Amino acid sequence: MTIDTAEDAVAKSDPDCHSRPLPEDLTGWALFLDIDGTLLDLAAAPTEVVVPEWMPGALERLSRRLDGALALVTGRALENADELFTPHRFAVAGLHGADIRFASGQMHMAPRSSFLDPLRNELASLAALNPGLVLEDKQAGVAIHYRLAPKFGDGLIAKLTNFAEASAGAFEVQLGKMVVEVRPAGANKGTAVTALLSQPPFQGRKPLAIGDDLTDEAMFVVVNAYGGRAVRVGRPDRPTVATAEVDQAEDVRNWLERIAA
Ligand SMILES: O=P(O)(O)OC[C@H]1O[C@H](O[C@H]2O[C@H](CO)[C@@H](O)[C@H](O)[C@H]2O)[C@H](O)[C@@H](O)[C@@H]1O
Ligand SMILES: [Mg+2]
Repeated sequence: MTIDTAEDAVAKSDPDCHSRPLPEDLTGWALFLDIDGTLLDLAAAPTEVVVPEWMPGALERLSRRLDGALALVTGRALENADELFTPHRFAVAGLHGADIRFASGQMHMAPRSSFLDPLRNELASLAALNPGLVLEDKQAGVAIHYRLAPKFGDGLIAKLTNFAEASAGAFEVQLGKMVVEVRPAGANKGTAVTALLSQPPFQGRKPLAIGDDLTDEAMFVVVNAYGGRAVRVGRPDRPTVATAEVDQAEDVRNWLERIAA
């Protein structure tokens, strides 16, 4: 796999991707979809997101049309991604790529380490004392959200950074939108998309990845290397290796509803 620079990827990308970032005809494509900020609008807390009623069914129809080559690639825990789109289940990379369920049903789960327990307990106590903080336990990782208590952000980032540094390379810090977490080191959304692309029904298809956040850049690098298309949502003011952009999650939803009809 060749890793392109952002400039190389943009130069090599098909011109159509700027006028029409999201393709109307998905024949031969494989779809890698981020959830928060891409399919769903951000909400005050992880449990408060709204999944439009039509969406699980539309994803299912699209997945069937792609012979199953549709994966959710999310920072959320894998089981949590399933819950959001119940009753349908798709290939999923959860916990930023650390946990994978392939289209065949085969699972690759990161080890659950007791090294995380003291941090999880400490963050749970902090969240209990400060109702603005929301703990999200992802089993092999743990996140603390400060969207409703931004004053805690810097201190939490420092605390989790120290924890990761003391883990002798076992854990990494992942920053997100008003959230900081520690997750197992080594895996990311790029390694997960590479693994999914190595197996049917993704293998041999052209990858299209859509995401909005820092964690999505790793999968953008991979889809660029495979000659696919990386679409960033929300036009944030930071560099990206995405080759196309859309304004907001609503654009992704409108496209999805239309092409899945
Ligand atoms: O990779 P994603 O599917 O985009 O997941 C990234 C994180 O999304 C969630 O947190 C974010 O969305 C919440 C709901 O809108 C919001 O309250 C929070 O502030 C955002 O950071 C999710 O809870 C995390 O586990 C994901 O890592
Ligand atoms: Mg996202």
